[in-house]
Parts: sequence; C-alpha cells; structure tokens
Amino acid sequence: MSQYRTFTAADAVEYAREFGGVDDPASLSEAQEIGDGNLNLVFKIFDRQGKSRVIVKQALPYVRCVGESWPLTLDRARLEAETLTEHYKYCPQHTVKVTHYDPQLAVMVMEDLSSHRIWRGELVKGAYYPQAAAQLGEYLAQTLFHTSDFVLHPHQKKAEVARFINPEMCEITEDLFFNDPYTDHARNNYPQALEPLAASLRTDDALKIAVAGLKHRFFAHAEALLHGDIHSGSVFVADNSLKAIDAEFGYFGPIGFDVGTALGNLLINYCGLPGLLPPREAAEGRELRLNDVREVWNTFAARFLALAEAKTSDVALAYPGYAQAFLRKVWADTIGYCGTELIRRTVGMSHVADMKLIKDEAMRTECIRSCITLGRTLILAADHVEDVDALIARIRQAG
Ligand SMILES: Nc1ncnc2c1ncn2[C@@H]1O[C@H](COP(=O)(O)OP(=O)(O)O)[C@@H](O)[C@H]1O
Ligand SMILES: CSC[C@H]1O[C@H](OP(=O)(O)O)[C@H](O)[C@@H]1O
Repeated sequence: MSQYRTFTAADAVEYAREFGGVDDPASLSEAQEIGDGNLNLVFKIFDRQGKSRVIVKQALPYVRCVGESWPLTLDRARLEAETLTEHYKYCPQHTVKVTHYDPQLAVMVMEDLSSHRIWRGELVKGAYYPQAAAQLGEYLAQTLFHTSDFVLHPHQKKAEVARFINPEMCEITEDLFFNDPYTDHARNNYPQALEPLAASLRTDDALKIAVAGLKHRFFAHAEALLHGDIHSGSVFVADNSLKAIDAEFGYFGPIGFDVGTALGNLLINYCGLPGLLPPREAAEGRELRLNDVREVWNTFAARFLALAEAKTSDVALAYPGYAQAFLRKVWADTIGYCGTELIRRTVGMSHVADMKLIKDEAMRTECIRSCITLGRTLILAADHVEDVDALIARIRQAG
C-alpha cells in the first residue's frame, strides 16, 4: 500500500478523469466530499454543467467517525468492491455498479445514484416507497442464494470463503453487536434515564446465552456472501427502484444476519416514528413499516425457495423439503439478529437518524426504551415465532 495517499477533491477529479469511464473526461471539473457514513471518503464528481456524473469512494486508514486512534484496514475497499461486484452479477437491478477498483489507493469508482435517495432519510420523513420492501427481499434472495452451497461447487465455495475472509470488519461487528451492549463498555451511549434497563441486559442469563449463540453462528456459519451491513442507510431508493451500496462488511456468514439487519432497521424506524412525526402520520407510518417487514420476509422466502427448486446443484441439498427446513433456521436467526441490531443501535455506539432526529428528549428516551425492549423480546423469542404474522403480533404486543 506504499502508493496510498488520502485524496483531496482535486485528486478525486483527476482520478475520475482517468478511471471514471465517462465519454468526455475533460468535462469533469469539480468534486464534493459527501461522505456521511462512519468510515470512508465519498466524492461526487461534477462536470462543467454542474451535473454529477460518477462517484469516487476511498477508504481511510482509520475509522472516519472516530479518527486516527482507531486504525482500520484499507483492504475493506477491496472487500466492498468485490462484494458489490459479486452481488451485481446476481442482482444487477438492486446493486450499485462498481466500474473500477484500485488496491494501491483503496479507491473504487461507481455509478452515481444521485437520482435516488438514502432510504433511512426518507423513512424518517415519513416518505413511503411501496416497492422498496419487496425489492429488498428480492436483493437478499438473489445475492444470498447464488453465493450459497445450494449453488456453488464445494471447491468454489471454499475458495470464495477464503477470498472474502474479512477479519477486521467482522471484529467490529462482533464487538459492536454482540459484546458492547451486554457489558459496561466505554463505547456504549444511551440516555442516563435508561441505565436500569441497560444494566438489566448485562445480567440477563437467558439473553446473554441467546446472544452468545448468535455471535457463535456469526463466527462459524459460512452460509453465503453477506452484504454484512444492509441497514436503511446502505440502501438507495427512488420510484420503483432500490440499490444496495456500502458492502465493506461483506463476508461468508449466516444468511439471517443480513435479513435480520434489514428487518431491524425497519423496526428501529417503527420505534422512532412516534417521536419523528405527528401522532396520526406516525401511526400510519408504523403500519406501513410492519407491512414492509412482512413484505421483505415473504419476498425473500418465496424467491429463495423458488430459486432452490429451480437451481440447486448439490444433490443432497436438492432433496424435497430441505430448502424449507433450512429457511426455518434462517427465520429464527433473522429474528435474533434483528433483535441485536435494535439493541446495538440504541445502547451501543452507532446511533441512527431514526432516534437521533427526535427533538423532544423525553420522547426520544421513550422511543429508545421501546426499541431496546423490543430487541430483547425478539432475541429471547427467536426460536419460538412461528411465522411473520406471529412476529408482527409480538411487535404489536411489545407496544
Ligand atoms: N453511488 C453513490 N451515488 C450517490 N451517492 C452515494 C453513492 N455512494 C455513496 N453515496 C453517498 O455517500 C454517503 C456515504 O456512503 P457510504 O457508502 O454509506 O459510506 P461509508 O462507507 O462511510 O458508510 C451515502 O450516504 C450517500 O449519501
Ligand atoms: C466503527 S464503525 C460503526 C458502524 O458503522 C458502519 O456503518 P456505515 O459504514 O454504514 O456508516 C457499521 O454499521 C458499523 O457497525
């Protein structure tokens, strides 16, 4: 990585002229750094007419939101570019297109999705995209099925697991999802009024054993090439369009982790809406979120089963009924990982706009409380929820 240097806006323009793949490179004239994520630099490159044309994304040698005190591998740019490229093969309609990757500079060039908006930003405003949930279910089914043992030859699968070994990024997830919120960790961050609730997570034996099981499966179950961080801030939406971005946590892990993270962020929004919108709009929005949860799961499960029936290459896994049995385990994992996402986004360090934008402090505290309580309920109930309707009934019961 000796040639590595952190890009300025001028560097990003120069780079885009050379590697941006546009017909008229000389017209590229300006860059704006628009990164709002926790980790990287993202430059939007504009032409002389002020039209944005292409995106240049560069990994920093540390965690952006913390600074140089938290060094982080530059190899995450490769993992992001290669995960997105792999997912694009199987689901081009719902994956951002990466057109160039440079390991020396930890830079990638990708399609500009300025015609879209980040889904989380829309969800917090109460904007509804009726197709988004089904499209996310389709993305999850296509990418996770096609990178699983249902399809890949065992030799190819093992080679792919090796290519996507991602220890440093996985360690972040292992710590932030499964350790910090269940210990008294300096990174944790929650309202003082919730100290008794947060403290109760640290001493709840059943909860800690369930979380240990989820962490253990995150370590050990190399079921498919996950996106690894498919929250509503990693998803762009537009009318009848959805595109996943930001896959630097990609690795071979348990399918339920991706599905659970996706559902978890819909439920964080469900918990936050009473603090974000007036009562009637919030109630309507919450119903839409529950429908979204149903739609993501139902689409994912139906498409995964249809793909398994049509395309399973392994003779044992093709046995009638096996794919259904496998999906029952994915369902239990999904609910458990969904619960851990709710808790790590409220007790842990990485908070999200669905809670952060609630202006009234008392209301914000109550929304966070409901999110933590729901998270715990889901983790504890994960093995006992029959289907998505039963899940929705439990969510309603939790309040
Ligand atoms: N392909 C893209 N087209 C347009 N904007 C993008 C694109 N990729 C990222 N962005 C913008 O940059 C922001 C940060 O990107 P993201 O990949 O989430 O960064 P990080 O890896 O730091 O989390 C996104 O929220 C979005 O606003
Ligand atoms: C110390 S990284 C925290 C957090 O940030 C990542 O999100 P994003 O890249 O979308 O900003 C990921 O969710 C990590 O858990």
